[in-house]
Amino acid sequence: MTATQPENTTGQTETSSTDAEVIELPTQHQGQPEAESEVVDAEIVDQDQEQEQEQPAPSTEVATRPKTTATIVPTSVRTAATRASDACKRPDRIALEVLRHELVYGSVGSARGAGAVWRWMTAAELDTQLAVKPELVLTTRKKRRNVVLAGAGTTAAAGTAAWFLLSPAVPIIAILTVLAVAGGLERRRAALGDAEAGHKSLGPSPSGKAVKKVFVAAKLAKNIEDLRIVGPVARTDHAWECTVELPQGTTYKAAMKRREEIAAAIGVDAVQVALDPVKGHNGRVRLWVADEDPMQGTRVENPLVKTTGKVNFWKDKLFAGADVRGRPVDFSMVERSYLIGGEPGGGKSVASNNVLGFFFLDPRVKIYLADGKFGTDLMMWEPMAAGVLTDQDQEAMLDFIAEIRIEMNRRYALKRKLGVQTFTEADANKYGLHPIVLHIDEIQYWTASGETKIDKACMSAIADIVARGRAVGIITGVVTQRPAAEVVPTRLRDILSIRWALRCTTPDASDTILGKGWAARGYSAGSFEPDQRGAGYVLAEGSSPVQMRAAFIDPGKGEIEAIANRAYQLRKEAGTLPATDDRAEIRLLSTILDVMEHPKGIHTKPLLTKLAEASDEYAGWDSTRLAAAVKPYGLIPGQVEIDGKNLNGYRRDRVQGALDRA
Ligand SMILES: Nc1ncnc2c1ncn2[C@@H]1O[C@H](COP(=O)(O)OP(=O)(O)OP(=O)(O)O)[C@@H](O)[C@H]1O
Repeated sequence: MTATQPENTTGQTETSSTDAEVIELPTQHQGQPEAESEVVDAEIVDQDQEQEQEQPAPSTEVATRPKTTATIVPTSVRTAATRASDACKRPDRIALEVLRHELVYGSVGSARGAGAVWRWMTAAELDTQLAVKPELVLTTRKKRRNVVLAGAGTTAAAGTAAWFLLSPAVPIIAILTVLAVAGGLERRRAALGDAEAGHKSLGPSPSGKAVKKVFVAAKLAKNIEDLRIVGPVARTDHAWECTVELPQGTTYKAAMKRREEIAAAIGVDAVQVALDPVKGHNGRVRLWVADEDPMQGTRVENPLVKTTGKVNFWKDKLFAGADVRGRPVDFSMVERSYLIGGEPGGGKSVASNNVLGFFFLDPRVKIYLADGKFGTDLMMWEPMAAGVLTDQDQEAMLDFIAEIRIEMNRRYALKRKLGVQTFTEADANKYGLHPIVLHIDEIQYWTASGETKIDKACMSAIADIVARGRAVGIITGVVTQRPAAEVVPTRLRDILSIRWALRCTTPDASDTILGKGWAARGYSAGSFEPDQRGAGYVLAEGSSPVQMRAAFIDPGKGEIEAIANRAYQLRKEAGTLPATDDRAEIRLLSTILDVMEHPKGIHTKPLLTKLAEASDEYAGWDSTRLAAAVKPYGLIPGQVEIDGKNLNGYRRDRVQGALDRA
């Protein structure tokens, strides 16, 4: 035994035994410096207990290991050695234990192994496919049977040969070894028991009975006899599916509400489970269960990345992503409006880029952009936009919308004159009524700033454009990271026809986007996990939201830039780039900002040199010519102090202001 040797109160240490297990005893140090105590691999001992046993009074005597035998041996090794030495004293027990292991655990383990081989040989996992793919199942069974028979034959022949040619001990030892290994595995399985097995998943190819049990566990039926599996449980790509007839009077909607419970009973995540109605029978449900989480893994690619050429707004569908089964989720944008919402990082910018890429690639579509963050998210698209709201004054939104409203009213007048209900592509081409898109990111900047009066005014103006614009080719899209009633009130949400809810923090937030009641019916973007980026529900065409993953146009791979460049080229060829881009004054003011290296501004003399270098357009310009060119935009040169020199020049903020005004 080992010891800890605290110095006793008198400073003396006595050795009592060479082999006693020693516990650290309480000492009173009375101010003396503590002697260095050595712990040699001490076992954990319940100090209180030991003290109780050593009643009446704690002794200050401690046992120490003689220095000559102070070998450090790990506790585990010593425990094993002690057990082994104890066991050796009872060989009868060892024999009994070995016998029990071989006979009981070995036989059970071997039987379990044989069962597994049998199931493999008979291709049990393909049983449900027998009705649909009999040839595949029978061929697989035949192949596997041959493999098993060949293996068994070879083993038997080898065993017999060894028995006669070598010694009977060889096959006997082999059999005992197999039993020993099988027994070991079985013991382990028994020891772990349910703790490891847990509530097992149904696996990739469950039986009809197992599926029925799921519905009972999810409280959609009392007994499995109340349910019917219509057709086989079949495997499709990376999933299994089947049609379940619910107990009489139970509807598809009731099953949908219990999707989470169904997933739990199957032993998978809710996102892996899709329930679809069956046309013509409201009491049946098509159950689809993915092997893996379809909201993760390889991204969904937007075809716009690979295709060349332009989009036709009137004929093409906007590709938003893929549903859990990998089927495209796309919809026409004719006479539509959209709302994209979700918590930060949920994938709103990614979703918006799918939408904007689609619009910009039709060179006829005019797009107005407003970003409540006034950040860089929309920068790629801005040079092609018909209007970009840069003025951070909230009221500027009203002017921004007013411009579109004028056009809306003109279109309504034209519509009356022409006597048409809706404009077609032909009308649009003939009368110049090409689609107009107003895309407002972070709408809460204008609708929920807290300035009630202006918030209300912006909300009314936006709602008016959404409601009346639809019929005259004006599409409004709003995006928010704060899906709350004050940001997107019901009256606005209800008239936005496409609602795209990305991951939200709560079912209520999800309902703010999709509409009241959807979360309770099992459609909640609040159920997504943070690592399921781009996962969401889209309510567009059809009566129920579709769970899907947004396509990802990867900015890291330059894909957004490539699409934006293509759109720019298309617009250039079509002559639909915004006039601003080609206006001389815009070019000039932008070039001044480009060549301005100092954050404060630039002196006139170096500016003239740099302008001439930047473009032939400005070659030979002098200060008077430059001043005259920028004067109409309120830009007047003045004294600017740069690096200690106070000379005539242009201040950066003033040039920027002039550019905004221009
Ligand atoms: N559909 C998707 N597929 C794959 N990854 C995605 C998808 N959507 C988003 N992501 C990943 O999540 C990141 C955040 O997405 P995104 O910037 O669109 O979120 P956000 O909601 O706009 O956030 P914020 O409100 O902070 O701007 C992306 O950079 C991307 O890595």
